[in-house]
Amino acid sequence: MVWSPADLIWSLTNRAQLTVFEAICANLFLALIASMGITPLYNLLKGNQFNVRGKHVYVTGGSVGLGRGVALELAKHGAHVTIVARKEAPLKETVELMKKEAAAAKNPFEQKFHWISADVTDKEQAIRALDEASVHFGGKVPDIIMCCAGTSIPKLFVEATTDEFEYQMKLNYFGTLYTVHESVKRMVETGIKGKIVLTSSTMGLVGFAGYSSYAPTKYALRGLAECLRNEFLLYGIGTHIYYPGTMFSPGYENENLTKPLVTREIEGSTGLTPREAAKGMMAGLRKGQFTITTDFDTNFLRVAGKGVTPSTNIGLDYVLGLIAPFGATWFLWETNIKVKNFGKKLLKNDI
Ligand SMILES: NC(=O)C1=CN([C@@H]2O[C@H](COP(=O)(O)OP(=O)(O)OC[C@H]3O[C@@H](n4cnc5c(N)ncnc54)[C@H](OP(=O)(O)O)[C@@H]3O)[C@@H](O)[C@H]2O)C=CC1
Ligand SMILES: CCCCCCCCCCCCCCCC(=O)[C@@H](N)CO
Repeated sequence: MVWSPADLIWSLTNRAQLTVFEAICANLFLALIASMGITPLYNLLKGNQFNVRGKHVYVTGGSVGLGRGVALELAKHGAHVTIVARKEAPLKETVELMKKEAAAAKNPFEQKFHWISADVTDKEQAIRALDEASVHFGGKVPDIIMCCAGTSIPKLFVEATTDEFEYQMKLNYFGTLYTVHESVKRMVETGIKGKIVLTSSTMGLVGFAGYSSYAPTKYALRGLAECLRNEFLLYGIGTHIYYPGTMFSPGYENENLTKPLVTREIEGSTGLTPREAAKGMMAGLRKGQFTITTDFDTNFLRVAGKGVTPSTNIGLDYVLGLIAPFGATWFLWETNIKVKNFGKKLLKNDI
């Protein structure tokens, strides 16, 4: 008797009937495979969950690196964009690039591109920048806030100063917080169902030698994003967090000046261009993902450290979750060995 999908498939092959045990296993297996289709199917039905066309998007750190990549993607897809950073020259340059991007995309309406010079670690300046951005939109707060400004000063713990710890927390965490806090207050006051996007890092999911002053700032953003995702359901505001791996940006060039050799060895040298990363980030946002990753390792770490967060793909997250502990153990061992070997070389004064 055919009583389940697995029996049906099996009966088509004209073999002997499945035993009950075989049928249970085969059906579970089929259910697992089918579950991998649930999220893609849901996303297909939902369509684009991050439509930026005609929206005003505010990008901190939008002058170079990831932020510039994001700004250009936004320009291409029909958004009005305000970018914020400190140095004027790269800001102006990015505005010109956005104009070119929009012209090439032939969007059938005029897009507004503005730049604002402000230091987001300064509360007053962060608020002033939001005010200035709103001026061109009848005083309305931007619809979408994307926080990309951040920095990393990799060093061995004992070689880093506590000022460096404080500075990175001030920029990566509080620099994000000031902007998000002020803009969400305004969204709530004016009933805007906006979106908030934070930028963490692979180092917001794993920690190893050289990143003790940086990884905690990115873990802090994870904590913030998890609370806000839940709380902002109150207002219909969406919260998302991107965990990029290495991006070959000006910031990356700069951090390599202080990066200990062992840190370089552990993190390897593969990465994406900021534009590629921005494209991947936008793709995740369109699918409505809460946690966005754009490389294999970080996706693995996302699953290994999933905690209590929404799935990116229900079935696939489950299967990857079964393998992840093995990958994590392997990485742990390999990293321990790298650090111990580095220690031996240090003792012999080889480096
Ligand atoms: N590059 C990488 O490998 C990775 C980076 N990340 C994260 O991604 C984000 C972007 O990185 P990346 O593109 O490399 O960064 P870059 O250093 O290349 O660019 C940083 C941007 O932030 C701006 N910025 C820096 N400080 C301030 C400030 N105080 N106020 C306002 N704007 C500021 C910079 O402009 P200005 O200096 O003129 O102010 C610039 O526009 C960061 O949060 C970073 O931590 C995560 C994983 C990997
Ligand atoms: C489940 C187990 C899988 C383990 C794989 C782990 C791989 C770790 C690679 C680390 C790459 C670091 C990139 C981010 C660096 C960064 O944020 C700075 N460059 C800041 O600018």
